Amino acid sequence: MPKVKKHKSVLAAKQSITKKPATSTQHNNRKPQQQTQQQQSARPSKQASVRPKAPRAGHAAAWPAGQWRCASVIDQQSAEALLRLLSAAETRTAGATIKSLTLAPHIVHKKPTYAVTVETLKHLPLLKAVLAAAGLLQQHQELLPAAAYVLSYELLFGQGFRSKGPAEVAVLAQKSRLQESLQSLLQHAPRSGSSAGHISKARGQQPSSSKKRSRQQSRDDEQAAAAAGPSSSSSSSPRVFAFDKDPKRLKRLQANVAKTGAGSIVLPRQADFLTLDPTAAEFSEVRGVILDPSCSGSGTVVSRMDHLLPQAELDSAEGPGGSSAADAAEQQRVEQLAKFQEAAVLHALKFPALQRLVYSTCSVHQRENEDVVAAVLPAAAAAGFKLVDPFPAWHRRGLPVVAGAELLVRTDAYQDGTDGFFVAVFERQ
Ligand SMILES: C[S@@+](CC[C@H](N)C(=O)[O-])C[C@H]1O[C@@H](n2cnc3c(N)ncnc32)[C@H](O)[C@@H]1O
Repeated sequence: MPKVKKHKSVLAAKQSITKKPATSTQHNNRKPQQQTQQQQSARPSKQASVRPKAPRAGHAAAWPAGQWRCASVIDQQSAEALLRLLSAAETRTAGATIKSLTLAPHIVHKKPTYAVTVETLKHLPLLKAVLAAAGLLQQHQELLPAAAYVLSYELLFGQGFRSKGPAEVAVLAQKSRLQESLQSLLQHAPRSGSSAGHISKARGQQPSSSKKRSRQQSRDDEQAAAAAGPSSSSSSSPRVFAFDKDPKRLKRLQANVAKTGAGSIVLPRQADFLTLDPTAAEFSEVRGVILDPSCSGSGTVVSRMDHLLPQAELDSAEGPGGSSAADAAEQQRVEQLAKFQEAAVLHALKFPALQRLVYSTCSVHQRENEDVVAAVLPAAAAAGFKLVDPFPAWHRRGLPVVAGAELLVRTDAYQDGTDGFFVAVFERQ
């Protein structure tokens, strides 16, 4: 049975507020969990049958009338932030960012509100599935999904409820069903696959394994599952060469290979892929290459939120000069990564028996995705390769900036319930 532990980063953030009182003059002397919003809570309207529409992003946070508010200020303000974010994602409206919503002046406890909002978002696919299985939203028209997500996050992974209003009471009444659905989803979630992929992703983000992470740690974790490298098969014994130039990553790779029992097939090796000789005899039968090279990680949900970690407040305090310098540095980093990615694809095309090359990133930047494909297409075509569609049933395609964009696969972190990533497949014709 997967063990569900309380989430440490949120606990830490919540605990920190008792050491550092909030700056709001209004709430300075009260602990946040002692503040209830029941006085502001609209009581359930028994007649309500149509759920009010969420406010449009960019508008003042208006909690729809008649909808239950969360009893704790932190949960309520997190739910309001979530409402705006989900609404913005749904309508593709710009303007609402996690940063602007959770660090806004009216937010009483910015750090814990940020933490609860981010953690709820990270667990969203799982929370949606759990709530659907328990039928909670169908039972209570007064319970807005944004509030249900935050409260079920708090109940299942967070600190639970110290104050209770009608929303908490409704969620608590279904506690056992929610816990059972969670355990069942975690036990039955496939390790890979498309439609349920977000559930297995969410399992990777379970509190038991989560910790407060730096930007780099987050990327490291993101990169820990397998390795880039050519795969090979001969008629008698299929083999996968798995290369990583980083010794630490190689160790993780070896551990993962051992864990999955693939030791007889996968051959981890520390090597710089760019300096391998594709014409070496040992690679003469390499027919497939999966390239998952270093990338900006801009598609990962964690990295999309990292800029909101507390130090971001200091960064933004540096003013516009500070942030544009950071932007320029990031742009330069992406450019360097893209150059490396192009070189890696071009190098992979040199394996003499190669039939299929998969190029993937967990980036949402055009420069690392479609632009890399555009840069390598002439060489790929000259070697007899064409783009092919790896996932015809998938709806989101490459940006229309390169020939064959309709054969490229993209995912959107908010719209698709996954991290943002990109896949291109070349096949020799
Ligand atoms: C995005 S990660 C992918 C790792 C693995 N596929 C995964 O899913 O966890 C990129 C990996 O490429 C490795 N890498 C970067 N440049 C390399 C090179 N020139 N040769 C071999 N590996 C390299 C990095 O060390 C990193 O572990």
